[in-house]
Amino acid sequence: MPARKNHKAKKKHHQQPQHQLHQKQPQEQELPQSQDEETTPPAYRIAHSDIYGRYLVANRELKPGELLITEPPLVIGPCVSADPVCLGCYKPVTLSAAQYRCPSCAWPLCGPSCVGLGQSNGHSTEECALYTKRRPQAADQLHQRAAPIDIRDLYELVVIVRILLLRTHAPAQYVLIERMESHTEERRHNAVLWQHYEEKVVHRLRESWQLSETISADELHQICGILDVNCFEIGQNGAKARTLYPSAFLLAHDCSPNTAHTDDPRSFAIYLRTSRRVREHEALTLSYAYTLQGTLKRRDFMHDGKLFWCQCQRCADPRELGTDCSALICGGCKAGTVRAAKPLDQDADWTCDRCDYRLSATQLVRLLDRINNDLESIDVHDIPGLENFLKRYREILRPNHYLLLSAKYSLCQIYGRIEGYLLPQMSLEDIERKERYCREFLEVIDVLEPGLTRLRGLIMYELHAPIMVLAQHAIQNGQIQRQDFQRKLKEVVKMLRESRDILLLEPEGSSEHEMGLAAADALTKMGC
Ligand SMILES: C[S@@+](CC[C@H](N)C(=O)[O-])C[C@H]1O[C@@H](n2cnc3c(N)ncnc32)[C@H](O)[C@@H]1O
Repeated sequence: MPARKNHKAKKKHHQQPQHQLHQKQPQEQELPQSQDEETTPPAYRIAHSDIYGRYLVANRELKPGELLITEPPLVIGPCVSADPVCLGCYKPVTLSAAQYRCPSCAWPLCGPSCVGLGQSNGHSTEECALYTKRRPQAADQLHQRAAPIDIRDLYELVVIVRILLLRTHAPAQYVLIERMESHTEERRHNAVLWQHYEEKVVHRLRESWQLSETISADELHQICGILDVNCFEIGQNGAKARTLYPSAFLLAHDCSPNTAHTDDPRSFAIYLRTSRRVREHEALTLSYAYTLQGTLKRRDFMHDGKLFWCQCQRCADPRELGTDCSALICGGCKAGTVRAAKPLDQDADWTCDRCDYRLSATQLVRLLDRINNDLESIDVHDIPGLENFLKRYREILRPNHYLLLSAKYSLCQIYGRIEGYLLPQMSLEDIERKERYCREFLEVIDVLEPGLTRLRGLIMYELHAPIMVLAQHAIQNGQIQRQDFQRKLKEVVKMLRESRDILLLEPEGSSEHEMGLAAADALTKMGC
């Protein structure tokens, strides 16, 4: 779910707020726990509620960073995207004539020695055999002149076909997938959604690919629903894939969750840990949406894909846990703040806290889409472009608005990293700006994704450098006393320690892990 290119990032339920789930619900019934209870007391149990369906609950108080789940995917494949990827390792490929392709089925691959060739989590022999038979309908359609929508449609089919192959080749895995929630009946009532899958998946596989003997239309719709509701988007070092995991799918959603996850770049196994302290009986949660988005967008995303209206504490609070990350500056009095009057009603007006000014939800969505498109049109390395964006919208959006934070996050990452803006080349004003953006971003992330979360680790690493450089400059020029300098150094050490501890939880070989090692190295050099 990344909102920005360099970021990392649905049943009509009437759901009760998240905090009420921390106590065992009267209608809650416990399901068998799969862990070996004799050796380790299980960290969690599977529970059931009318609102969440099955979900995981802490069996005891859990410390931040406890590893709860690590398991390989039941199925993995490319994300739904028009950007072609290698079927073995999910790294980007092109559709040019020079691109290496599978000698049998002709799907583009990164090369003849791709680690995923012949592997169940890559381009398996069964998959290759099926695509070889369907070459005219499949790989032959993937050429340089192919329209993005046609490329997207073909890549969307890959995971679905892989699930079909599991029925024959790994039936036990198929059964685990088949038991996942699909929300098929609710999806059937959504004419646009149903028609989309009817055309793009059901008709295509059953008629064009002549698989009608293999699978019924209803079964295909069920698989599409299971994928929409349960899949994770993962990937490291440029790879992008979607996966279904045997138990991680059970976690309920919360817009300020208490777990964080990462994945192994080789095996694609998930590592799911508590990100903060979790109380006994508290629901274990992860965020299905990108946390750095406003309530309106997140709720729509969850409703469209996962078929429920989120009613977590963050969604129910017009100030989003005090962050005000969806707030606008009043277009009437220019002084008040415009927020959702009733955040759990998608159609309710947005009102000013000082005057009568109001915006309808439709007007607001239009405005946000326009600003978002503007942001998306700026290259993530374009520092003047991003700075201009911040200037353009600072009289419309509150400083913590998620769209401004998104631009600030990009700037935090590139100030000090790209030619012309490397730390020694930067003006003091630019270094101060990097420090300010990092602090503003961290303040919001500390609330929305507190604890051991990747974004906190990354931003704290970014923040240590400007604090250090500015402190050194200030002491050299007699602007601060030795005591103030020591205080700044202590803050640098704190940032580096926390970022090291968080980022070293990321898998070896990932860029985040490398940053964790760099933080550790910096600490050693400082004698800490
Ligand atoms: C990935 S599945 C989670 C497992 C699912 N509860 C089950 O029993 O199979 C996602 C589904 O769980 C339910 N769910 C998860 N989090 C929820 C929440 N915060 N509020 C309401 N429903 C939720 C929704 O039905 C959603 O589509």
